[in-house]
Amino acid sequence: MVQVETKISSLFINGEWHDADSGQTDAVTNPATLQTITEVAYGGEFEAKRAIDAAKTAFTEWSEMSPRKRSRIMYKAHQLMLDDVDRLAEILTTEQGKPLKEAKGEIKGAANFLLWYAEEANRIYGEWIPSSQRRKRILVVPQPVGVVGAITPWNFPSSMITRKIGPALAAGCTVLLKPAPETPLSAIEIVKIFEKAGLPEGVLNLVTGDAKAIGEAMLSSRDVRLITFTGSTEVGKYLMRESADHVKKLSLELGGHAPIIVFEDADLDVAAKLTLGSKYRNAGQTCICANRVYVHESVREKFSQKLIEHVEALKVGDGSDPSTDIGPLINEQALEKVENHLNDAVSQGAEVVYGCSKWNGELDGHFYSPTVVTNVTDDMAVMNEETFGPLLPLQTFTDEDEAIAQANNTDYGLAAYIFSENLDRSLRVMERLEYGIVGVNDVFPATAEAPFGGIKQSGIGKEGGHHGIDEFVEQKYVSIGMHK
Ligand SMILES: NC(=O)C1=CN([C@@H]2O[C@H](COP(=O)(O)OP(=O)(O)OC[C@H]3O[C@@H](n4cnc5c(N)ncnc54)[C@H](OP(=O)(O)O)[C@@H]3O)[C@@H](O)[C@H]2O)C=CC1
Ligand SMILES: O=C(O)CCCC(=O)O
Repeated sequence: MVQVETKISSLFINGEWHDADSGQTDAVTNPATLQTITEVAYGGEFEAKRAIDAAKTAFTEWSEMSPRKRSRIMYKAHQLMLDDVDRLAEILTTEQGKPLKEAKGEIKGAANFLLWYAEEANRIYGEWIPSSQRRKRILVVPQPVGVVGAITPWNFPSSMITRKIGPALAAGCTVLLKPAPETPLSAIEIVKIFEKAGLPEGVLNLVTGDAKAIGEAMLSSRDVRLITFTGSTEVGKYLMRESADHVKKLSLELGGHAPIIVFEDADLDVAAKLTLGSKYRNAGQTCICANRVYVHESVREKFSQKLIEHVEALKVGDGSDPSTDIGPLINEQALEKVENHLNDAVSQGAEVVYGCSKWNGELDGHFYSPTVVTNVTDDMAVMNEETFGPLLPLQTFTDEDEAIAQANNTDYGLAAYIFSENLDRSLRVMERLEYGIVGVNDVFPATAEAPFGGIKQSGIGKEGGHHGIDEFVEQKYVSIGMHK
C-alpha cells in the first residue's frame, strides 16, 4: 500500500507549505482498519485570513493572464493527475474507504473536470447586444468574481475539488480550499499537482483544520466573493444565512433523497442491475444515490428477486482488496444513521429481506452489510431523510400519478431516476419530476460536460458543463454612448 509521511505540513498559503500556527494537528484515519494514516495541520482563522490575502494579491495577475496560458497550466495538471492515477486512487481509498476500482474511476473523473475547464477557459464569451437607440452600443463582458472559498466533503474527496477549482481557475478566480477533515490527503495531492504544473503562488491555497473558524474567515471577508460548498443541507443553510451580511454569491450542492421509479414496462434486468449500482456505490454515500425505490406492484416479485440476486453477490471488505465491492462507511456517526433508519423502519413494520447488520468480518472498520427492506411506509425516516448508507427500501405503487407524487413528496430535489421502455412515458414523467437531474434508464449522470445540481433544498447553481463556469463569472454590462 501507498506510503504516507507520519506528519504533513498541509497548509498551502501563497505557494508555501506550513504547519498550523498553534502546531496543532489532526489525525487522518483509515475507515477500514481504524488505524491512523498520518497527522495533518489543524489550521484556523488566522491561517485562513492569510490565505485569503494571498488569493487577493494573486487575483490581479491570474485574472489578467490570457485564458490560453491559464488553460495550459490546467492541461498540465490534468495530465499529471492521469499519470499518477494508481497512487492517487490508493491514497483516496486509504482515507475514504471506497473500493480501489471506484477510487480510480473518481480520479479519472476528477482529471476530466480539469480537462473540460482547461478547454472552457478559452470560451468564456461576452455579448454584443443591438441597442434600441441608434447612438448607443451595448456590451456584456464576463469577468471572474474574485476570491473564491471552496468547502468540500469526504465522499468524493478528489472530484468534488476539481469540479469547483476547475471552473474557478479557468474563469480567472483565485481560491482558498477547505477540504473535509476525513479526507485531506487527496486535497493535498491536488494542490501538489497544481504546484508542479506551474500555478503561480497564491492562486490556489489550502487550509485544513477548524471548519467553523475557516468558514467564518471566508464569511466575514469582503474579499471572498463566492462560497462554493458541497455537503449537508444543514451547513448549506448556515452558509446561506451567514453570507447575507456581505451579499456573497453562493453555489451549493447539498443533500439528496433520490427516488428510483421502476415502471411495469421497464427492462427489469437493467433496472435491477442499475438500482444496485446507484444504491451501493461508495457504500451508499453519494448525494445522488437512490435513497428509496418505488416499483410497480405487478413487477415487484420479479424485480426484487433479480435485485436480491445481485445484492447477494456483493463483497464487503477493505477497499484496497481488488475484489471488494462495498467498503466501510466514513465514521461511527454514519453507521449509526443507517442503523437508526433501519431500526425505525423495522419498528414500524418493515420487513428485512436481505442483510441487516453491522458487518461481522475480521476488520475493525465501519462496515455495514448491504440491506434491503420491504413493507415500508411514507412516514418512516428512510423514506424522508438521506440515509447515506447501504440501506435500500422498496415500496410499491399502482399508477403513474401516484409514483410521481411519492417521488416529489420531499424538500430535496437533486436526482431522480426512472426505468421504462416507453419513450412517451419517460418524457412525460421526466418533465413532472421536481429534480435538477433525472436519469432515464441511467443512474450515473455525473460527468464533466453536464450541468450537475439540485433544486429545492438540494442546492443552488450548477457544477460541470459550460454552465459550471457561470457561477464564477460576473456579467458586466457596458453601455456606450456615441456623441460625435
Ligand atoms: N451533498 C453531498 O455530497 C454530501 C452530503 N452530505 C450529507 O451530510 C451528512 C453529514 O455529513 P458531514 O460530513 O457532517 O457534512 P457537512 O456538511 O458537515 O460537511 C461538509 C464540509 O463542510 C464543512 N463544514 C461543516 N461545518 C462548517 C461550517 N460551519 N463552516 C464551514 N465549513 C463547514 C465540513 O468540515 P468539518 O467536517 O470539519 O465540519 C466539510 O468540509 C451526510 O450524512 C450526508 O447526508 C455529506 C457529505 C457530502
Ligand atoms: O455525491 C456527490 O455530491 C457527487 C456525486 C459524484 C458522482 O456521482 O460521481
